[in-house]
Amino acid sequence: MIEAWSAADVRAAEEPLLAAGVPLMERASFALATQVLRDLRARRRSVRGARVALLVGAGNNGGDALHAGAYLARRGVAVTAVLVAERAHAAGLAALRAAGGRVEALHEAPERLGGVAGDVARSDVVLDGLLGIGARGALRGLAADLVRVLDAGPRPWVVAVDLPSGIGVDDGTVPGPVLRADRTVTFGAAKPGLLLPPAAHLVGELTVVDIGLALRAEPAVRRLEPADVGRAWPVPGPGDHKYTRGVVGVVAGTSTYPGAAVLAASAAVRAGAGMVRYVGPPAVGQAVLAVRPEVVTAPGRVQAWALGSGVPVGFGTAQAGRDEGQHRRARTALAEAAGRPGSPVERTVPAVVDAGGLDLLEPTSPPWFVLTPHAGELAALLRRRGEDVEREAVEAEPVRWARRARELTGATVLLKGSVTVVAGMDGTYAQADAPAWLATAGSGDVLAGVLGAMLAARSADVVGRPALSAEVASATALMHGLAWRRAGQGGPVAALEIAGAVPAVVADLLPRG
Ligand SMILES: NC(=O)C1=CN([C@@H]2O[C@H](COP(=O)(O)OP(=O)(O)OC[C@H]3O[C@@H](n4cnc5c(N)ncnc54)[C@H](OP(=O)(O)O)[C@@H]3O)[C@@H](O)[C@H]2O)[C@@H](O)CC1
Ligand SMILES: [K+]
Repeated sequence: MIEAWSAADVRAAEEPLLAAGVPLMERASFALATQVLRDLRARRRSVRGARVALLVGAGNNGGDALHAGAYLARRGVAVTAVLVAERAHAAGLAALRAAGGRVEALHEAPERLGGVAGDVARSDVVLDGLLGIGARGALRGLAADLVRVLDAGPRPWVVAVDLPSGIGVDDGTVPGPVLRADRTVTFGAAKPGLLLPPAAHLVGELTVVDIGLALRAEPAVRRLEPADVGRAWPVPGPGDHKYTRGVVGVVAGTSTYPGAAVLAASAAVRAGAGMVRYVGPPAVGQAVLAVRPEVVTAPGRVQAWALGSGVPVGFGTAQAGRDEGQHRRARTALAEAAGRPGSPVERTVPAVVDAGGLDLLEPTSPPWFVLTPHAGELAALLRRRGEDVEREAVEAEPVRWARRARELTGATVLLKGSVTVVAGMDGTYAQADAPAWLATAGSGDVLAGVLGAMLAARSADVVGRPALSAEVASATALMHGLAWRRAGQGGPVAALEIAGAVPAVVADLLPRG
């Protein structure tokens, strides 16, 4: 798992060490230089004579870049520091000069911007040390101009120092120009903005360097890695049977959209549900059975619901494909799963609420409901609860709006995207496992089915400890991305094939022995 702490938490952890004279910047810059040497070796035969440009802002982030540059210069690298602010880290600057590095004071001759940017672009590696955790708002002034010019030209290999300069450190926003990095070397701990969209797309490969910080606060954002999913995946024991492994009730599809039912039910079967019950129009049930004869269409108890995929609701106008019967079934399932008065207590179970199901929610839901909107659906759900927000605003600040939807609905919110954000009761997860290829029709139905199976297997745990919903949802997002990778080998994949790849991915991930 990668855990990220806010800028304030990182500073609080640094303080006592700095007061005790622990050389944090030396540790950080040495690790940075070592990584740059590795990158140089991988990209050209010899380190000697390689060209490295440092983009240096006014603060300690620039200090890290300058100290790393001094180290590289002593290894025979031709290092040029480009200063964009009146101030620059004095000790770092002295160290670079002493090591034979060159200094280009761009702030003293801003008219040279074009020429300097051209030189920077021809470097083997560029270190972005313009801004770190001291960033406030969008990159300003000459730093912003330089990044704009570099962005428009040919791209050198960019290593971001601590973080790509100008991203929202704690919220992952991109308020202005940011130089996209091929690698980010971050110090002490990851920062939330490195994991959260849209900034996460500018980070490249993330390397977290341990500089000895003891972070005591809860992480602000977490990202699960494949090994975490392997440990969390429900594995049946000798005493298990189909009911203890979890029955998933699928309320999906209509006669206009039968495919969603086939996909969600197939995914639940392939993810290892003890049993899958399909609840819906008989003709759609037949379509499901034709693909997955394991599915049962008789009514009965379930340990989790996956509902809403391919069940259009819509407001105001007569929506094509409306099916009042499916609405009623989904509403009944939602009421029972939430434990509404009058429902049998044993029917209080987790639920995945997808697509049209989002329109059928009561004003508040329990945290063991996982809503799975994409940005447009989340905006619509928020608007129905009084927020003035469009899809574009959700895309610009996904974590803010996912958290807001969690507050307003009470449910766990999984906001789908190429980085999926999960806002849960005890924290936020960000999974970057879904390539753009995954944004195909039906891919979300598969996610709902897999998540239904996961929640059914851990039904009592999730209702008893609802904070678990977010972790289970994140593990499912990761699994979904891995299944795509497996099925598509890097190319396009049909949604049903993603479901088909789940068993092999699970087998790979389970701990051996
Ligand atoms: N503490 C340590 O020992 C360690 C720290 N470490 C390193 O230090 C980094 C944090 O350093 P930092 O606190 O000096 O802040 P940093 O991000 O470099 O810049 C602040 C400067 O930028 C300016 N500025 C602000 N916003 C701006 C904008 N939008 N556009 C343009 N300028 C803007 C701001 O100016 P002001 O707004 O105050 O006028 C101020 O001058 C951290 O990320 C890590 O790399 C590691 O070495 C580990 C040990
Ligand atoms: K930086």
